Amino acid sequence: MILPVANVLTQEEVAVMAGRLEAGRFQPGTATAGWHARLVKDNEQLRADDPAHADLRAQVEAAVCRHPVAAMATRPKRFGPILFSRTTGGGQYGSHVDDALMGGVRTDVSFTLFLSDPDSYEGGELVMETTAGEAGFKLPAGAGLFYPSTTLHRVAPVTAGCRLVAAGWIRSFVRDPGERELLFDLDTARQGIFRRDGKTAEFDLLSKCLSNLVRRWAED
Ligand SMILES: O=C(O)CCC(=O)C(=O)O
Ligand SMILES: [Fe+2]
Repeated sequence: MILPVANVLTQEEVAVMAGRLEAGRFQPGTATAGWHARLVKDNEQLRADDPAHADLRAQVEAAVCRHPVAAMATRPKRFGPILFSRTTGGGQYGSHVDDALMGGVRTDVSFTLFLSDPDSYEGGELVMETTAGEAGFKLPAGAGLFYPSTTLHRVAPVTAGCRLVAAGWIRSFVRDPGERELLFDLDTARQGIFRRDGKTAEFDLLSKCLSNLVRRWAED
């Protein structure tokens, strides 16, 4: 499931983050890419030892966990690295797959939180390369794209302006993307039934199925 989610960060949070990134110290993005991704990575990242980094990281993690749709789609157990990337002047990130382990954390879900107004830069789509074809995403500031870390993807060249994002990785309680999607669909349907009819016997049965599937599939 490749899932765009609106308003993971509030506009206020985006503005504060962008301000802190503007004052931050950046380094070439090649420092944090695996050996093959490094060949195609042309952007910059906030240095992990920048005073703002720990705070910004905590804010991103909290935002993903508190957002009902993002949390339901990803079921975070632990976060891997969170990178704050800046791409300008034709920079891009060519086709790659993310490392399976990052900072000792298995990567099940990759995500990008968009921090720049899409009208403020040209290009810079995050392109998913699937067997069904390609899909490019350039989401409003504050929105996130969540996708299985098993997916080939790239960032198109930024031909004008500046693209700021937070890119992160999640180890999920549910490793398999198909199982995560099934739980997401079931929970979405269950909540719809609750909103329409209240806590009916059907709602209780769907809740039982959901809980028991999580028990089957979750690694705690
Ligand atoms: O900048 C993005 O949207 C994605 C970055 C990415 O693919 C990565 O850091 O591995
Ligand atoms: Fe990536």
